[in-house]
Amino acid sequence: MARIVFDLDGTLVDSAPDIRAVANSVLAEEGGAPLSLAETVAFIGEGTSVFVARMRAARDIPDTEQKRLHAAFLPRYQGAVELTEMYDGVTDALRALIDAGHVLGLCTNKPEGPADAVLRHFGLEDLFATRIGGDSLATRKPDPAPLHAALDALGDGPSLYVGDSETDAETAARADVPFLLFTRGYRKAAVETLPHRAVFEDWAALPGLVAAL
Ligand SMILES: O=C(O)COP(=O)(O)O
Ligand SMILES: [Mg+2]
Repeated sequence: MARIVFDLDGTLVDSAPDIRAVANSVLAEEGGAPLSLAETVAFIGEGTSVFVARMRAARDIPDTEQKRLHAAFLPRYQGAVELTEMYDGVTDALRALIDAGHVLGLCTNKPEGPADAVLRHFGLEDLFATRIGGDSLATRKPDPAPLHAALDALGDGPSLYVGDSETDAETAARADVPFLLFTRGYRKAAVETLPHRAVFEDWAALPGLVAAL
């Protein structure tokens, strides 16, 4: 039995189109040109305040507007699920891991509100015994504290972290937890440059991969 903790954006779900829509509704009010999907993907990974800061920088909106734009962004983000898609095979893979006796948790930099909305939308909320969001603690990934908190809540046993990004690889390394890299998410760096125990590009492969570790 292992404790397996998952990232959310770019790992379980492709949520960039919803995040883009929220960003563009904020930018529209500022007279800023909309973000492309590629820009949006590049800005995801370190939570909403970093996302908003990168969005501002890309549209030459000064730092003095950060607090106001972040405050405009967050309420629109709460129920942003309509454009989000779950990657193929996620539900089956998670259920197979639970059936094999593993206990699952979530550790995302997405705030708790929108993270819970996404889990509910896809019927995943009962599969995770614990959930840590980007606003659950005073720190967020790549600080290892959120991953440690998720693992602590899952009891004892070997641990794994499953994610898609530079942030996740660094978090796992700093927490000294083996990292499994999903290769079709929002990573910018080459796979070889990120410390990992294993990689997968198809969710159907994950239960077998975990069993083989
Ligand atoms: O909200 C973000 O910036 C990233 O979210 P994630 O940690 O689920 O990838
Ligand atoms: Mg991610």
